[in-house]
Amino acid sequence: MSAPVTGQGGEEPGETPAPSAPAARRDPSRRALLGAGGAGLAALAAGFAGGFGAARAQGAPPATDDGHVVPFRGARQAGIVTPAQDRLHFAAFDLTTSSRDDVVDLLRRWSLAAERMTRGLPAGELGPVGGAYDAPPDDTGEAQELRPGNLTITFGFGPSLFGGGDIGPDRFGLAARRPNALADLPHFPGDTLEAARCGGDLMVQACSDDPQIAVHAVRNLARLAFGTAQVRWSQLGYGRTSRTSSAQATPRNLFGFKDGTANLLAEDTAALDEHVWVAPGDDPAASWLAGGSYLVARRIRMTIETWDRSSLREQESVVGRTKGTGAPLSGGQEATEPDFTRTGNDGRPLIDPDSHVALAHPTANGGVRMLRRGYNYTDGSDGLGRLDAGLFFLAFVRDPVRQFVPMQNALAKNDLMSEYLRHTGSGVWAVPPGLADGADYVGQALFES
Ligand SMILES: C=CC1=C(C)c2cc3[nH]c(cc4nc(cc5[nH]c(cc1n2)c(C)c5CCC(=O)O)C(CCC(=O)O)=C4C)c(C)c3C=C
Ligand SMILES: [Fe+2]
Repeated sequence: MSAPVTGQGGEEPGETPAPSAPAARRDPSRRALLGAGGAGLAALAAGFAGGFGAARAQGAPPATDDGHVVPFRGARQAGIVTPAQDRLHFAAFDLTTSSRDDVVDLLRRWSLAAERMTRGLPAGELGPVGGAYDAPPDDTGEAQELRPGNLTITFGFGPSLFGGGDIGPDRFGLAARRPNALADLPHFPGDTLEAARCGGDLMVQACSDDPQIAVHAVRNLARLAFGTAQVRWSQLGYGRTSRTSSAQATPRNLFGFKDGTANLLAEDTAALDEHVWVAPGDDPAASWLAGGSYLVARRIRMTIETWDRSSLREQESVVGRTKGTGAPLSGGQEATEPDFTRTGNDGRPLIDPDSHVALAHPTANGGVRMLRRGYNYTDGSDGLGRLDAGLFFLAFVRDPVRQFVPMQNALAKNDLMSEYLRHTGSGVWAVPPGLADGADYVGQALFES
């Protein structure tokens, strides 16, 4: 965990007011600084501009370490090509309102809070201890003294937000704007999905270097949603299972294999344009999504105990790469392209055609690729003493119907790895583009253009 710098919204280190003192009397300078509405944020921004030392000198509460801040605003949402952080709190929400205005209001408040939290500020302007003594604080407080932690918060819209056709009622007048490619994923062979871990009108992916920061972010967004939306399901992840930048080392999944070797990387902008970003002409009904993407999530339980009793030969054959270096079984180094035609002394291919790598490779999928950004998860054990652990698969794609669905069908039917996997959760969300400067909330073009 990061070393404490200063509070995210509480007192400066060492400052301990009397527990019963009203907040206004405790910290007048801070309340004056924070003020109400945009003025408070502007004052804080001025504090940042003056640097960490200047902000402290003015008594400004949050000190951020800019080296650990990922900007919330930009042409794309953060948390897609951002170098994958190590911790995840993912949450899918169901809207409990039938009012379109309520949805817009929630997205406004979420966007404001998300921008603040990614800068290391409390979710609300008053912070965990700066508000009225007889009201709930506007930040829950567990991220005080923590750095921004490279927090990214990425928002998405599920098929059920739009409704229409087989998908469900058009609750918010959005059915005509639902992208063609945004529909519930089909049933795949072997799926053992739990309804309570599937779908959701809205999606929030919070990633950070620090688990407490990611959890704090989702918790505060859930608090803000009270009366408008509620968490449908959520997933914690630790240990990224992909690299999304050439500067990152390839991590390992819970099978002990390097994962993310052949992933799309932030530096390969041409490949991202081809496989990740929705282009302006992709879907005339959903021009609001241009510059965005789609996120597919699959909670995939790995039968760890069975895997751990299988031989190294079996494990490498299943994956198609070596467990040590991650090189393809056809030879070379980790970065060497697999040669699926190369045979061994017995005349059989060195990489089994039913191995995971052979079936997921672009050559077996009409050139399809995806930006994988998944996490290991361990949710304790089941009643039989087996770990409930696996991979929370997350992938950003330009078109889930053309990219994820055929690949997952092929894997579900033939992948040798399937024997060791159980898909227990699932969802797909349209991920709108990022907030331009001056824009008010994520997804504004969906509701207003
Ligand atoms: C439908 C898409 C995919 C699912 C679901 C999936 C699950 C899954 N994968 C691993 C482990 C590895 N996957 C690797 C490569 C790889 N996997 C997919 C897609 C899905 N994986 C792709 C597109 C690729 C890249 C193929 C290529 O271009 O060569 C690898 C090899 C290393 C690497 O390139 O990342 C491993 C290992 C697990 C354990 C898992 C489900 C739990
Ligand atoms: Fe894979």
